[in-house]
Amino acid sequence: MSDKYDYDVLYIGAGHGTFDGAIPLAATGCKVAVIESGLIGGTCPNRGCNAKITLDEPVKASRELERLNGILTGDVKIDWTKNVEHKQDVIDSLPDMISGLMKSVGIDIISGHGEFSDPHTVVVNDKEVTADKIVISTGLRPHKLDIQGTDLTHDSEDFMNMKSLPKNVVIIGSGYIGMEFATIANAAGAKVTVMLHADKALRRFHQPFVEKVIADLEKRGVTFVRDSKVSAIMENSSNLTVEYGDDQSIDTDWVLDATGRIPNVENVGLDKAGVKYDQHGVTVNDHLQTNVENIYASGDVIASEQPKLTPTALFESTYLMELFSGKTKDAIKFPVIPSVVFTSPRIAEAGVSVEDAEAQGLSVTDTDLSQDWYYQVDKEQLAESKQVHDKDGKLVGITEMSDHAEDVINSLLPIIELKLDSDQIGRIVSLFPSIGAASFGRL
Ligand SMILES: Cc1cc2nc3c(=O)[nH]c(=O)nc-3n(C[C@H](O)[C@H](O)[C@H](O)COP(=O)(O)OP(=O)(O)OC[C@H]3O[C@@H](n4cnc5c(N)ncnc54)[C@H](O)[C@@H]3O)c2cc1C
Ligand SMILES: NC(=O)c1ccc[n+]([C@@H]2O[C@H](COP(=O)([O-])OP(=O)(O)OC[C@H]3O[C@@H](n4cnc5c(N)ncnc54)[C@H](O)[C@@H]3O)[C@@H](O)[C@H]2O)c1
Repeated sequence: MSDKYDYDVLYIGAGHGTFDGAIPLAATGCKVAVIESGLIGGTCPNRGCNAKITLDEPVKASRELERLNGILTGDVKIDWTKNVEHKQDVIDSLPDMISGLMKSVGIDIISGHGEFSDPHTVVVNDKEVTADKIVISTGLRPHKLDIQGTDLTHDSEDFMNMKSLPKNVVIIGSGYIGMEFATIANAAGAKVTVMLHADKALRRFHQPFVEKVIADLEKRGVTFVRDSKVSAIMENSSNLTVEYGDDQSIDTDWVLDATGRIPNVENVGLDKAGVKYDQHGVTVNDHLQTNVENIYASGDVIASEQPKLTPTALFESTYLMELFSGKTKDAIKFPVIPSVVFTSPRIAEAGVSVEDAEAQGLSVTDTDLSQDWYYQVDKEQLAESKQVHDKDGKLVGITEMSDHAEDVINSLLPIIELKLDSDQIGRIVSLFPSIGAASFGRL
């Protein structure tokens, strides 16, 4: 405990990059404060994962009903307004729940915008707060296209808060947000057009699976414009016109700019503290330490190759807790971080990708899951899995396209992360029948 400063550790930002580690750190007796300019919990609970997965639930359910049509009878429609209200009911209590956890271990929560004035001092609400160690955990914000009419576009948070669904929606960008929100808006009845930057969507995911998801969405009425080169958004008397390509245009009611997210490195006083950063985020070493000895960074704001996901932020903040509490001195050693895009079907993956496996000459097994009895229970047709095994026959990577994909990857993740051999895998018996049993059965 430091007498020289107000706090032992001060975090700027209250997302997963902070609270997953700050809470157990404070529980060890460390004096901790968190500065947050917006909602406690940050992006994931309030305008990211939790909000999005609630909006997706009726989409997932309606796909299942569609497959079981004839057995289940009657029309089902998604009521957009009710769905958004339900989402709000689910997430409304999360900031209070998270701040309650923080306060229960003695963390001081300071509402306001934090800005360094020197390496040990952050100014918030015109007051100086000092700390021995400071963690920059300020996350990302939506990128906005630098084109005429960019102010007429909306971001992912606006999308999830829309009280009614526009008839026509144009989505610029085909990454996670573009593809997930195209799925949700289409299922709820909007006419959706997705403008691709080049000719690929979800570039980091297995492209044959991505193309199957695109083909399915096309069958459902979504239009994909490849190499779109969107150049302007114009307002006309009744709606908007998106100009793209060589003199092409499309009329629409609503435009989502889903062209990525950029780090919150401005207006944090990083220059005053002498912290190095660039357009990709804050530069850190293998201890998540910046070039300034007492300043660290955690979560999305770090410039790194790790996926900008909640599991990454959670792991990093937990690592900093262990470092600050003296539990470790080692460099951070990232586990296999899985990822999933919540289209319907989902595409989820962990470990060595199919593309890397092929380049390294590793074996790749392709399984048509529509032939698996468990996937036939709810008539899943669009379901395929690719498993990568190393030269010793150990599972080192898996990617799956199916409506169960996130649960399959979660079930098999320990095998990849812990490098289990066949004897060890044989000791794991899953509940039956279950997706875990189905996935283990294919190993
Ligand atoms: C629409 C959407 C859907 C997503 N879905 C998923 C998903 O399904 N699965 C998944 O794993 N990830 C998902 N993500 C990503 C996930 O939300 C992030 O990886 C995660 O929230 C990162 O946590 P963080 O703490 O680094 O940043 P954030 O949660 O963004 O927290 C940063 C906080 O810092 C605050 N802040 C910034 N500057 C200052 C300042 N100067 N002073 C005080 N406070 C400041 C901000 O207000 C913010 O609350 C999604 C993201 C979005 C946008
Ligand atoms: N399921 C999940 O885990 C999940 C879901 C949503 C968001 N996220 C997180 O949020 C981050 C942001 O998501 P995102 O979808 O905004 O970013 P992204 O980086 O996944 O995708 C951005 C897309 O915009 C495209 N693009 C860029 N400039 C363009 C232009 N001028 N015209 C057309 N397209 C253009 C890119 O080619 C890319 O397809 C993700 O990186 C991820 O970390 C995760």
